[in-house]
Amino acid sequence: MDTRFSNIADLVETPSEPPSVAVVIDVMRAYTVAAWAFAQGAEKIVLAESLDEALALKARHPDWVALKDGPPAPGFDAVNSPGLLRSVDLGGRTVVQKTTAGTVGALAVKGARLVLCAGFVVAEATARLLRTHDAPDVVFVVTGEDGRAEEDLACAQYIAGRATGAGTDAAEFLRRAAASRAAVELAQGIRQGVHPDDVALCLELDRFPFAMVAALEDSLMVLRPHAMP
Ligand SMILES: O=C(O)[C@H](CS(=O)(=O)O)OP(=O)(O)O
Ligand SMILES: [Mg+2]
Repeated sequence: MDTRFSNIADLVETPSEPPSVAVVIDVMRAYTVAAWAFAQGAEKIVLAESLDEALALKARHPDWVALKDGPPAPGFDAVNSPGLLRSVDLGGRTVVQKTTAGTVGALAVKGARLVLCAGFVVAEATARLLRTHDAPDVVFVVTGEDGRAEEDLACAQYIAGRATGAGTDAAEFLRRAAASRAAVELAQGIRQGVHPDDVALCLELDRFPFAMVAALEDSLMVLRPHAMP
């Protein structure tokens, strides 16, 4: 398996032929939040193109749960925080998620044959799905900070190592993520819509036994859990 690391800014500014397999990484916090949403019972997550689209979908489907990053906002039911979401019962619900980085990354590769969304909480399940898929080449998309986020690159490199069978030890990758700008800003309360446990929750290796697969359904990009027992 050939692995490449791509940054979201390049993908958005210079659209090219979609990769066959893309793994979109957002450790802090979109795909940690998505994994918690599934753990709390959500059936699926619609990745919205814009805040307006998220609100329009919510208006059309009042029972859907609209979630955005940043502070709480009118029309939205939740924020992009694993610490806050873990006490919400989402049994059977559809979540509509719009964030600055993570959701944008998945939408940028929606033409790929297989799109996985990941963070450390689903690292091993994601690596295992890549191994079973036997993809010849995989592009990892680093989403945070215009594709320069250290926590996302560390997670991408870790999953790539696991997927290619290298005996990768997680400790150094988690240490890099823990020292990242996002981790520091979340811990210092510089970013908004934050629970004090968010950084720790984003660094929980293999918290969940499922990968997360995004695919187009009726022109919407929909994320679903994919059990990897
Ligand atoms: O909610 C997040 O962690 C970020 C937005 S910010 O950097 O905190 O303002 O969005 P994400 O797309 O999950 O990286
Ligand atoms: Mg991020």
